[in-house]
Amino acid sequence: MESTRAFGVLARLAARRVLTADRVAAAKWVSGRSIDDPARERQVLDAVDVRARELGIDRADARRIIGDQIEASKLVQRRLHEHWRNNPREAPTAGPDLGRVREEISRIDAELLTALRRARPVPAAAGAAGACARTRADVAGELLLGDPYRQGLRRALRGLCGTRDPGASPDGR
Ligand SMILES: O=C(O)C(=O)C[C@]1(C(=O)O)C=C[C@@H](O)C=C1
Repeated sequence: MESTRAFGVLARLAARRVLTADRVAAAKWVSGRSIDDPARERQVLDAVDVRARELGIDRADARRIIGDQIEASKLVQRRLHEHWRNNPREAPTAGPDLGRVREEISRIDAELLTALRRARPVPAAAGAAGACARTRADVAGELLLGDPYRQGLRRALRGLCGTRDPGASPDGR
């Protein structure tokens, strides 16, 4: 697969995962659960280990890439909670079932790792910052991503792009 196209597949999956963050944030807002859930993160990363072994891809790479997705989700969730704290009338009053959203996240993670195997060695190839930024902008445009999802996507693709974006703050803004 041509490398830019393969990177596009990865970027679209990352965007789909970022877009689940509003439902996760709503479920947590309504239930009062904290955004950080280390036990769930361990579960997600354990599943990554299993899947990486099955696919024959590097476990550390896989963990790093999915770790980026987790950080991106938290970035978006924090932004949404901050917005809802400042604008209580816009805050959700009913949240979706977190378990269902997690099932969707797990499916996307599995797809991401499969795409990662197909795309290799794309992360390095696409690491050319310009190509990465173009694909990211294309995907954000296609999916009509506004803030904070755009920042989330940027954070999600940090490792895949093989760069730290110049000018990005530590949390990916
Ligand atoms: O499942 C959750 O509770 C989420 O918030 C999602 C997620 C993830 O991206 O997988 C992100 C943050 C949590 O610490 C655990 C997992």
